[in-house]
Amino acid sequence: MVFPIAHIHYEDEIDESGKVVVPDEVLDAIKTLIRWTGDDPSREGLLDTPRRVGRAWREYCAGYAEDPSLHLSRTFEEVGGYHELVLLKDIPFQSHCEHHMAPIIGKASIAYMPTDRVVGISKLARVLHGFARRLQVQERLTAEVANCIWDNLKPEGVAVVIEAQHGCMTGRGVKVHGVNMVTSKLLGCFLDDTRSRKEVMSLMGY
Ligand SMILES: Nc1nc2c(ncn2[C@@H]2O[C@H](COP(=O)(O)OP(=O)(O)OP(=O)(O)O)[C@@H](O)[C@H]2O)c(=O)[nH]1
Ligand SMILES: [Zn+2]
Repeated sequence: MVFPIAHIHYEDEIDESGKVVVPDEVLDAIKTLIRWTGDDPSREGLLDTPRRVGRAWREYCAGYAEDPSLHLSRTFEEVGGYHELVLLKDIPFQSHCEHHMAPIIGKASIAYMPTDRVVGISKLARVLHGFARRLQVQERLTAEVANCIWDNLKPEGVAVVIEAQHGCMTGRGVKVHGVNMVTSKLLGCFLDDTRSRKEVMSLMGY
């Protein structure tokens, strides 16, 4: 399978059970990491772990194999004269931070003010997941989702607010629990017009 994507090109081999074949160099790297943590990669319980971890990371980072803007290519013009904002609220997502490769778990609210066409609402969540399934910082994730909608739907406004907890702050390092990082990216009318901004923020619950 060849994935044409923005950043890299890679090819996965698929085994007879339909699973991705994890290359030897990846298996070796994960074995080395297990050894470095203090365990023995040759003990029975860990024998298949490098393969599972390799496949898991293929899934966590599946966003590199897609161009999220393609989800926005199909639009509908029949909206019965609806020209108000559309909001998809509290979409759960998982990502991984690019500094520690630790999980980022949170929710995103994505709104846009359509001009003459709307997109299937599930596509906003697909765009979010396409960018989230990469190594990220929350600020860039927020901006990438907003810019993608802005560039492809050419709406009057876009607002993206992301609230997430970072595993690298809870499970290690400073070890503070229950802290949410909140980021927002506002474009067009949500940036320029106070009334629109207040409306979207209030509908999002902020
Ligand atoms: N701005 C921002 N910072 C992040 C994000 N994810 C993780 N970080 C932070 O990235 C920083 C990396 O700091 P470094 O000093 O290079 O790494 P470190 O020694 O592991 O830092 P500590 O986490 O403080 O132990 C940490 O402060 C993390 O909390 C993110 O999405 N956005
Ligand atoms: Zn981190």
